[in-house]
Amino acid sequence: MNIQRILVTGRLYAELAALLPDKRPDKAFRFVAEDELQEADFAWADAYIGFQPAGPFSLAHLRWVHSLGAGVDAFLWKRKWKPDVLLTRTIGSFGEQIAEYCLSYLLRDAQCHDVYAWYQEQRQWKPVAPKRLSEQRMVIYGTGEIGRRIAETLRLFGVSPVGVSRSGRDTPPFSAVYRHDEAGEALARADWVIAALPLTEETHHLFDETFFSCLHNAGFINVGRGATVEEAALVGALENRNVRLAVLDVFEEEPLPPHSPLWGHPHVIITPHIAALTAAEDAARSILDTLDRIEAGEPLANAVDVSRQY
Ligand SMILES: O=CC(=O)O
Repeated sequence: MNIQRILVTGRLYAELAALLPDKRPDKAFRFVAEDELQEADFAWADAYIGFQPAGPFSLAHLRWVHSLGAGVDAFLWKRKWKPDVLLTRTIGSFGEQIAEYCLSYLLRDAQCHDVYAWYQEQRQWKPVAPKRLSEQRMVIYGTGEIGRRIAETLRLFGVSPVGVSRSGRDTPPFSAVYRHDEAGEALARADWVIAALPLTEETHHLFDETFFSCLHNAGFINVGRGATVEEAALVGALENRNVRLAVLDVFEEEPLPPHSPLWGHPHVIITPHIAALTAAEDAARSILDTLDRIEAGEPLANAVDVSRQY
């Protein structure tokens, strides 16, 4: 495939302007802020790099589109995609970042940080035994690169994580992998469920009332996509203690609207979609590697299967 004119936008466009042209002086680049993009930029380009499509501009005439994020729902969810436009995504340190994010909240809970912060304020000396991670049962939804990295990290702490995937195929380092419809028993025993799923037709509102009713006082972490969760069902599950604590980095509507009941809930921790951020250096490496492989006709580990939507 012949790529000559590459249009780059999104929050990293200025940093990428300092990283890409020197490495590929044979290509023409345009770096444009998203709100300054014009029809003429799209007419000029044969490739587009950004976090999402921009405004009303069509991507259907391009040869290659590269997502600066790991998730590609911004390009595919409820949108038509022309199958002959190659869609790739950034491969970077997302798994490592998300694993650290999850670990930080798992340890905060196990080591009773919030309890001790409260006792300290009260000047109270009250021992409460920390829990051991190795004694907790953890279920991870999503056995791709990110889910596996979370599982590998938890294994270092003696956890035997169970995975849930579309196929239910055994995948190291999970001690077992189930399909969603087979996961009931694992969910009933789970101390934590970690959701690391892309948004697709199949995962939209997968975490609904039926799902939450399988849990018994479990923690729930969502680092995938907000629309995999039916938020009203989660609020109900927090009320009746199917879920004792929810750690949420992603939401159906972002930014989370001020009137959302999640903001003020005493058993919800909210972060603003920061569990994994694309760094400019990671993005540049992934773009250059993908471009080299496209030109050499080599297999692409980061090509999106548009029919599966991830
Ligand atoms: O959510 C973040 C990403 O898709 O990279």
